[in-house]
Amino acid sequence: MNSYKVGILVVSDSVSRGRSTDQSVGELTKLLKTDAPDSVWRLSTSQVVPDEKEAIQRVIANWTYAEDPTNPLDLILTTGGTGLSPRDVTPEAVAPLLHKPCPGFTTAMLNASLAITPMATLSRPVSGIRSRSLIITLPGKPKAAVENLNAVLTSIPHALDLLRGHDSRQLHRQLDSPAPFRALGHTCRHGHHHDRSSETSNKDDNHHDLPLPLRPRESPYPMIPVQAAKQLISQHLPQLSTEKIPVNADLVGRVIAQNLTAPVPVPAYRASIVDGYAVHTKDGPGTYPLTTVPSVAGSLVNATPHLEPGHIMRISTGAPVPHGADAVVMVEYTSLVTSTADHHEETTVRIDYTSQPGENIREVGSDIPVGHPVLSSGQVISSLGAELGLLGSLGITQVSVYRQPVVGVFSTGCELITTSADTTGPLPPGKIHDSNRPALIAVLQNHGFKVVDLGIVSDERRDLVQFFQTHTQVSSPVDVLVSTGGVSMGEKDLLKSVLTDDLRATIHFGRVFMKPGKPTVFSTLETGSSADDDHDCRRRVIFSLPGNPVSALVTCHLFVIPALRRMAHLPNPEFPTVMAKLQHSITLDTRPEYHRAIVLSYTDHDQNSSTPGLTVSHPAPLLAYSATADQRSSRLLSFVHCNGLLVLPAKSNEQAVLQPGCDIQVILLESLVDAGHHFTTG
Ligand SMILES: Nc1nc2c(c(=O)[nH]1)N[C@H]1C(S)=C(S)[C@@H](COP(=O)(O)OP(=O)(O)OC[C@H]3O[C@@H](n4cnc5c(N)ncnc54)[C@H](O)[C@@H]3O)O[C@H]1N2
Ligand code: MOO
Ligand SMILES: [Mg+2]
Repeated sequence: MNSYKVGILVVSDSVSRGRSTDQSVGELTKLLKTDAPDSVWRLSTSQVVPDEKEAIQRVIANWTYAEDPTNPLDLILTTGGTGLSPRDVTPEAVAPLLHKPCPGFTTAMLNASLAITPMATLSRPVSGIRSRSLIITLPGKPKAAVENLNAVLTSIPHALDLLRGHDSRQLHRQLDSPAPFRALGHTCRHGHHHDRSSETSNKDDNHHDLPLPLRPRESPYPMIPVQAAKQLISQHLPQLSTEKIPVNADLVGRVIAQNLTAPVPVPAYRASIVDGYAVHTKDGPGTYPLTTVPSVAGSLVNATPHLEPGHIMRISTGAPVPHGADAVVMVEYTSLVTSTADHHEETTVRIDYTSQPGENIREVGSDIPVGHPVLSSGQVISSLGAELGLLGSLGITQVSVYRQPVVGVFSTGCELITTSADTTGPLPPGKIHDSNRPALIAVLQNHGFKVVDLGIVSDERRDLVQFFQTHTQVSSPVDVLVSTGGVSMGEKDLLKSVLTDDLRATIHFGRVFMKPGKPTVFSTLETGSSADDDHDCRRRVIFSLPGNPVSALVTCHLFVIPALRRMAHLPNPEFPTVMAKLQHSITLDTRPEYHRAIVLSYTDHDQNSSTPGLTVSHPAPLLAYSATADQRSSRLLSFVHCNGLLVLPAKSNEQAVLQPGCDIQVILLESLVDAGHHFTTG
């Protein structure tokens, strides 16, 4: 039997503050018989939020970007906040989240309510689909909520079946990307979809056709949590191919894409570990004549010599041990007995040491036997040299590695000028130096990525479209485009509209619930056609970061660098997080904040320590200092000398200020040692 997962969101100031108890969840689950074994309805989750738009949107965004997108909630019911009082904002919160409004449910509920009471005219329900969930807003009063749900209950299973099952491929194709953000295109061989059939439905969203006074005054993009944004990025990154490259210094930092086994043994011959004399252990200590030819590493031209019993052979470290010999005695444990008349050669030597068979001999393959695994797919070639040395010792001259993403960085904005030696002197009025592009290029290059400087593009639609078309052609080498500016609500903030309306890219998110970085946009664009071979069918990744310089840098670290590391198959794509003790109070923002900070280890802070960063012998807490009080997104001074971002929660009724001494999570962007030198506490 089909079953449907239900989530109920209670929107109520009084229930959320504990001034009253919710009854609607109980009444609705009674109607749905969610506990009955023969019922199709299962209550998966329920939550209470105050009558606040962002709180409502946060829960719904979370529920519809569930961890497992293949197993979403089928039905989301909200109760409350649909009336006319100033605090009633549920329809305003839910409507922008809907990818497909379903006014039929709304009409059916209103008709049923109006048949009971004319007061139903005061209710403002909305209904529709977001991703794979049907969302219906019910009134707050339990009785009215039950009446409304009853009015539409019989048609919901059919709607859900259509949504999830019948012709589900087509449905999912349409719903993967919300209507206003949907891409148009084709299906590549490797399954990327971008459906041209939905072309007409995108027309409504061509806001740039609207005269300016009629442009939307609210962003249609929900503010999704940072973790949901990261999940969407990971979900939509393309797989990069592999390539064979020579074994040399350029291999450092690359990720091996094959399992390598030793093609030859190391050592390839029995080699001496010491400088001394090859012996037969059975001969024991005593005085022995030397064979005339010593074994010196690298000097053997022909076959390995043979050592007769009762003889010894001088041998150097790394030289082949003669056949017959089964140990090497170090020169220190021997003494000269006789030499040639000219004193140039030893003729007899006394062995003062009892050797064990095998002593001081590296047998063939004793370091690395043939066929032994040496490097496996996913391992990184480090700068320590060990992996390069290993490959060299095995005579391996080229290896298969994952291709690294090529990143194109550009700035957008008519106010920007490129700073160079020729642009010294006062700036023309209204112009500013483009600081984002050089800063981002430096950051990305220092993380080991190949970066192409794509310059500045104006805020004009025509220029933006032409620029994107050039750099997303199948033949363009750029895998990832990173821009700054033009993503907020200004009349010249055209990036999102250019991406969807002109390029037919798919915007996976258009705002994030964070500070700084709220207007960050992540989209992908498919190029090539299904008729082309796989190589020509490429998915381009586009990060459109906010223009404010600190927002651009913070979002580059939080979103772009982990994504590039993922594409390059590098391990640990995310920056590490640590816990630290906050050293002063911080007032929380209404958005979760990534607060620029300096994190020091105990010894960095210890004025008597001459060696900052040394680990102390007892576990000491890390100390976290806000970089500056003023952390405005335009103020780069707030990021200077920082090595971490404090992960601050949004302000809530319970907590508005973090107190000194509290434990706080920090994303470490730089090593602990690098920050301390420029920072004086107090
Ligand atoms: N009505 C609203 N206005 C704004 C909102 C909002 O939600 N509603 N969000 C604010 C937030 S938060 C941010 S962040 C910014 C993002 O702005 P944009 O991405 O649209 O960027 P621009 O408008 O092009 O520029 C913003 C700011 O940054 C300077 N800038 C831009 N590019 C560079 C560069 N390459 N180098 C140095 N400085 C740059 C630009 O001159 C502006 O001062 O929007 C808020 N507004
Ligand atoms: O989100 Mo914006 O990046 O705070 O200034
Ligand atoms: Mg703007």
